[in-house]
Amino acid sequence: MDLNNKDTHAYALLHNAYVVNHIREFEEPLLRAGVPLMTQAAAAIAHVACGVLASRPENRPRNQRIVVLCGSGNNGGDGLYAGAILADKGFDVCAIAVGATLHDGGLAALLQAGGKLFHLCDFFDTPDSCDGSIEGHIVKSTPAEAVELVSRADVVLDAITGIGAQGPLRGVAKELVNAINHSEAWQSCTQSTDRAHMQCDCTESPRPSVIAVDAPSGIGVDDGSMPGDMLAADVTITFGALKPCLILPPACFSCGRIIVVDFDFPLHTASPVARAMDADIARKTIRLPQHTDSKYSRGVVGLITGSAQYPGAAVLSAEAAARSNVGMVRYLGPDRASNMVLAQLPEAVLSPGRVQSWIVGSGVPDTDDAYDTQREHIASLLKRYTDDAAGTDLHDVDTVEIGAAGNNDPERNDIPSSHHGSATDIPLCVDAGALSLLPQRVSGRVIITPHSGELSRLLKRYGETVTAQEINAEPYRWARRIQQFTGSTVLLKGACTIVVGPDTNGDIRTLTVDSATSWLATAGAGDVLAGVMGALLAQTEAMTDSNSSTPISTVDIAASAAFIHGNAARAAAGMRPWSLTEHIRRYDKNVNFQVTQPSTIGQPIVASELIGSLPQVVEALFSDSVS
Ligand SMILES: NC(=O)C1=CN([C@@H]2O[C@H](COP(=O)(O)OP(=O)(O)OC[C@H]3O[C@@H](n4cnc5c(N)ncnc54)[C@H](O)[C@@H]3O)[C@@H](O)[C@H]2O)[C@@H](O)CC1
Ligand SMILES: [K+]
Repeated sequence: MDLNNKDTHAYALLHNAYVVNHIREFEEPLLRAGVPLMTQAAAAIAHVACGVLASRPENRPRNQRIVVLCGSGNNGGDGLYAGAILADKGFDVCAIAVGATLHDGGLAALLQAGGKLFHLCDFFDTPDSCDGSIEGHIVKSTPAEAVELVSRADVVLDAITGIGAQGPLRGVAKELVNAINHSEAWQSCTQSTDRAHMQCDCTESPRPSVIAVDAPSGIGVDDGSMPGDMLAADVTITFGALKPCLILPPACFSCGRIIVVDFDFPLHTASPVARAMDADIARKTIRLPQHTDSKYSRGVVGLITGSAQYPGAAVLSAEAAARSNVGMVRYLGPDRASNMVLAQLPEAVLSPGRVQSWIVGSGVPDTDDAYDTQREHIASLLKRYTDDAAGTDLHDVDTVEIGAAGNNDPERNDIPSSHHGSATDIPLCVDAGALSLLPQRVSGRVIITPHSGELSRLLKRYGETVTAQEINAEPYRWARRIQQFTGSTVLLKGACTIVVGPDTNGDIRTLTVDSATSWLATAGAGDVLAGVMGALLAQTEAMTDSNSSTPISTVDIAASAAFIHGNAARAAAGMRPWSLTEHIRRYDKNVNFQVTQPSTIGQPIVASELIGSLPQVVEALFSDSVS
């Protein structure tokens, strides 16, 4: 689909996240030209705040309390002007200043509209413009009083820091946010972030609703880290463009629903640092069967998964691949695992032959402590994927090193001719136990799928000592680092999965996939993901063979597998499909930040149940019923 400029901008607005330096470059010419961005921002915040207030169960129009937490910069200015608009509408508005100064114009507007200011700083500097008419409207307060004010509010605007944040919150801001998080009102609903992440309606929370202005204060705006205290938001209203923290884990879990105010920034002039995955990308990786098809032309997946120790992984990966729209699955493994695969999936072919994708390692031990034939086969295959092995003939790999029985499939030559090339032409996914066999440098056609524990072990081989917890705190940083070390396409698993690798031009592209549900944290889920990955790799290869469609990057294919996997889990758990447009919206006068159809919270699942949902997710992608 060719997008015109307007569509490209609208797409970028909801998907692409830009670092602070780019945001500053975007806004600078507009500010120079006198465009009143702060006024526009404030009007949007006030409008969204009214919507949030109206959606709260104890709806008491015109009596509702709004507290604005204000820092000294322009983020605080946005909050103060929004507070002024709300006070003008008759709401009970007060601001709490965490610094020694405030945005002059914003404070004057708030006080003029009848709002009050409480400040926590002994040497608060009252602006000259506010002297005189404001007797009793500027009050020195204590942190305990401020927490009390916040707890009794209906809506809190978090306008402490935005894109000017430097490191973790400090001083009074840190103290106040910490005290709010430990207050009774917040402690009584500690699960609300998890519920919101499940796209379950959480507006019934007894604590005040939190609207973050531009970004929740205290998070790493450019890298999605959470270096210290911060206030989790129910809604984040952001200006001009998405900031990386809004889509990168772990910060993205504390942003709530996201509303983007369009300032007509020239987004096409800069490269986003990360993009939010959606169904449109996944849809491109699914190949519609054609009347000329044979089982070979629809894609053949080769699996070296499962082991004597973990035979179940063979079944899960093989069945997931077979259910994700391919013509055939070849399974290579020890007798017990092979028998189990055949019992569950009589369609599986156990003889070696040509394939269009390889999945290796799921359910394979990760050390050579005990001899394991799977590790030996995988090591032979992976040798062909080192940078200096390009040009190795695939035929050798199939028949000599992998297949015990030789290549005796009479129909194997039906595989399209492009796959009679070198071994490295065939995309390969290295999962679980095979990660310890990964060559030092590979091509971007090799996907690696570690979770944080596996990544910690892999990084050690490249001289980086970092724990799984440290990786979970900064997953984007470490996913990029291992991508740079290995040259591969990296899929770092998590509640929000990060995929980093070269695009079809060789430029590094990052996608974040947020479709998973926390119910997915269950044994065997990774084996199912590997199977889906194999199926997508094989069918996109088949697509490239059968028509001249634009090549799809390995990054997009890997992210699509995670997207489909997440939605299959949601379906299995009884939840409705994940939808980007529900999570991230463009601001307009009619913006509705509420869930249109509240989802159920879902139910526990086991990994094998995902497999049954895969065909329906594929069907939904074909029929455009997910977005
Ligand atoms: N991007 C845009 O086009 C627009 C930006 N606007 C607003 O302006 C904001 C940026 O304003 P600024 O550049 O003034 O920066 P901020 O207001 O985001 O942050 C600067 C203030 O925060 C304090 N601060 C920084 N790090 C801190 C920490 N770790 N702990 C405690 N205090 C800390 C600084 O001392 C300073 O007072 C945006 O986030 C947005 O809200 C809007 O007015 C509209 C237009
Ligand atoms: K903020």
